[in-house]
Amino acid sequence: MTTSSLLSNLNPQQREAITLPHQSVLVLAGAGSGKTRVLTTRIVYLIQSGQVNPHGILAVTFTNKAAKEMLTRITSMLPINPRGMWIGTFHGLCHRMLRTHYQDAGLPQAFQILDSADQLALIKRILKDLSADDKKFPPRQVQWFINNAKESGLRAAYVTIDDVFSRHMLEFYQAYEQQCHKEGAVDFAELLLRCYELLSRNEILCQHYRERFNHILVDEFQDTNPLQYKWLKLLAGTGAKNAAAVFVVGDDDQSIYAFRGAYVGNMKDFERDFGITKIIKLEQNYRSHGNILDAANALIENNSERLGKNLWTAEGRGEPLRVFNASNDFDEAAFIVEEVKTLHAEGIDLSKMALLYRSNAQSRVLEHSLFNAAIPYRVYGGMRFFDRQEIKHALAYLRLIANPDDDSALLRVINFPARGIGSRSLEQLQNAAKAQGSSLWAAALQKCGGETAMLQETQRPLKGIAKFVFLIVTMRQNWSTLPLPQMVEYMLTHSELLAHYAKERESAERLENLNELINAAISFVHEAENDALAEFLAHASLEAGEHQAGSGQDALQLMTVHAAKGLEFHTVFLSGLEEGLFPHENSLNESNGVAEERRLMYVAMTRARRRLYLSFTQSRMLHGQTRYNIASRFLDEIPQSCLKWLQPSPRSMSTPSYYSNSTEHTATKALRSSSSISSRSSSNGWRIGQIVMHAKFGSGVIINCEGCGSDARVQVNFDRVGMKWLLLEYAKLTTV
Ligand SMILES: Nc1ncnc2c1ncn2[C@@H]1O[C@H](COP(=O)(O)OP(=O)(O)OP(=O)(O)O)[C@@H](O)[C@H]1O
Ligand SMILES: [Mg+2]
Repeated sequence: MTTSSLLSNLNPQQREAITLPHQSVLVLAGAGSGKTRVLTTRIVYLIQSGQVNPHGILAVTFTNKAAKEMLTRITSMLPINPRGMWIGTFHGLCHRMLRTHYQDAGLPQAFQILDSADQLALIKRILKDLSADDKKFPPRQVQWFINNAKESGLRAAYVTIDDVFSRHMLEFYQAYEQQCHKEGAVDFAELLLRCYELLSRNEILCQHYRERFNHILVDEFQDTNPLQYKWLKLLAGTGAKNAAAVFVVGDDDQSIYAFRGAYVGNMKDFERDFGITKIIKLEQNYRSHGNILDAANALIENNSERLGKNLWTAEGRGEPLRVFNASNDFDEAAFIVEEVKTLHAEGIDLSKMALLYRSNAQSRVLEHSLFNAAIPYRVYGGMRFFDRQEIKHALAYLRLIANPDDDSALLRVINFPARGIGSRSLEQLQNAAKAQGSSLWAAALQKCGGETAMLQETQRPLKGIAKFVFLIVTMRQNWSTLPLPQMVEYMLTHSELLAHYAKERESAERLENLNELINAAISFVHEAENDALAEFLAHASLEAGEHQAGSGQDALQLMTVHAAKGLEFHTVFLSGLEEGLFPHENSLNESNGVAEERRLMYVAMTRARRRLYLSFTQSRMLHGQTRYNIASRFLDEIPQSCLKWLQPSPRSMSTPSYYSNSTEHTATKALRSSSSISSRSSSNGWRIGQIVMHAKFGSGVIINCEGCGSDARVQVNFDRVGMKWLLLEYAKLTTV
């Protein structure tokens, strides 16, 4: 691709940003103005014009998915090998650096990444070891304390305490640090902190990377936290002769991670610290039609303390935003299902439509309705593939193969599948490890007479811990000879995980997932550069739910608003626009809480290119309770001229009053999800919606009535056995 074709179709401000000489720059611009596109194009431009070779680029994206997309776009424009380029998330890039310099960073070669669930499990174990009361010191709070300290760059030794409570917290933090050190485990915050320390303490290494990364580019800069910012500053070498040119793009109106420590003030700091003389503003939005943009602009104007931007579109006004007032969450879901079906029939791919929600808990009802309507969908950021129980078990075996000193992994699978190791033997093992200050693995190995003895063990049948030790020793031995996919397969068989799940009832999905792990390994080996197993394990911890079985299928996209950042869709359904849900009730008591929710709303609305639906419900079942809602204040902040209020459909008007009962019958709930509800139909005195009891099938809800006299039939959705048609004459139903 020539430079002129690279720059054609871009507006003058975009072109200017892309072609600026070697200097640090801030591009401050609203949603959909082409920030990400400009950043990607600048990388191509710099390489193509010979100003830097691919090795000299470091680019930070917010998700792994974004990194992949960026790489794909770059390699489609330039014939280069993407492996030499450092494009990834802060975590991913720090991990790569630590892998390369593990010794300098004081880590074992096979260090493992703890994702946040692993971290929480480890904290729970530590609290138990220290006999701490987990009511007084909830593990999640301890986790927050530790991560917060790390994200502020503070090791336990430097944390200042001012009360008894934090003294305890600090004690847990210390114990946690020691345990991580012993196991060779690194949590997410540690990746950054450790990498920052590595560079700040090792002048030569730091110089090396400064020389190398001549251009650093950061997307979604508004959401970086102080430690990430310090890391960037250190790596760029502000003020140094060989300082990198740092190109950051961001939008203060889309800062949505303050709760996780992101600090939008970084933008001001950046101007000061990097001596920014030029701020480029992009004002043309290429994503959304006029009504969507006007609505989003009007909404965000309700926030004060904005840096201020204009955003316009050359596109027409397009359609108005459609607002749907549902009587309850099931009606909302039924409405969305109908609209998705219609749009799909009109030729819009499901994958071009997104269903967004503020809180993960909302997805259950939506999923239920989509499932019933047989609409393929994919949930992002929900239960990650790598977080499923069976996958966690399999990964624990792989982790032990890479590093048997990983106590967390060992505890997870030492007796899974069951091999007769009781809690007493486990306790003894833990005591032995404690006494000799070693890992559990070292203690187990010692108990069995060491590795060599184990390998010679071929005769007698082994039991309990010896059986486990033998398994891991042999798997470790075979690991060096097998490629990753075969090794995963070997592990699944020899650990007896496959056999175990094959025996379990209703485990088809688990077995499918385990097989999918082999597929994941196959597709992964193509990406791995060095140690495939280590990189695969890191990938499993770091990826954010992008690996899904059957991900090639066209499917509706479901995700939280947070997860939708940076993405765009033809149509967006934004559900649950209710006070307390969006804005979230937790935000109402915090200073600037509503402002952050409003930015989140702005992000959500600006994902839509052509069509945007906004829906809210009068009542909603959430966390086991029915809530009675009023519409979100954000709806009032959008000019009426942008909106089209859809009349609630007749079916949602017919909602019987017993729906508001919070101790709702489960079958009633199932009924609510069926869109064919009408309380008018009746047969021989029975009516739809009525809860009934059948001698054999138990309780259920009538969802259909037909015929009369001796022909009268009803369809009942039973709690236990599902749908059944019954002739009333014989069914002998009773009311509940
Ligand atoms: N000059 C242009 N001509 C045509 N389309 C463009 C132009 N610039 C950007 N676009 C398109 O506009 C859309 C939005 O661009 P992009 O995603 O880069 O915006 P962004 O500023 O990063 O948005 P966000 O703030 O949501 O991350 C993309 O589809 C992009 O390809
Ligand atoms: Mg972007």
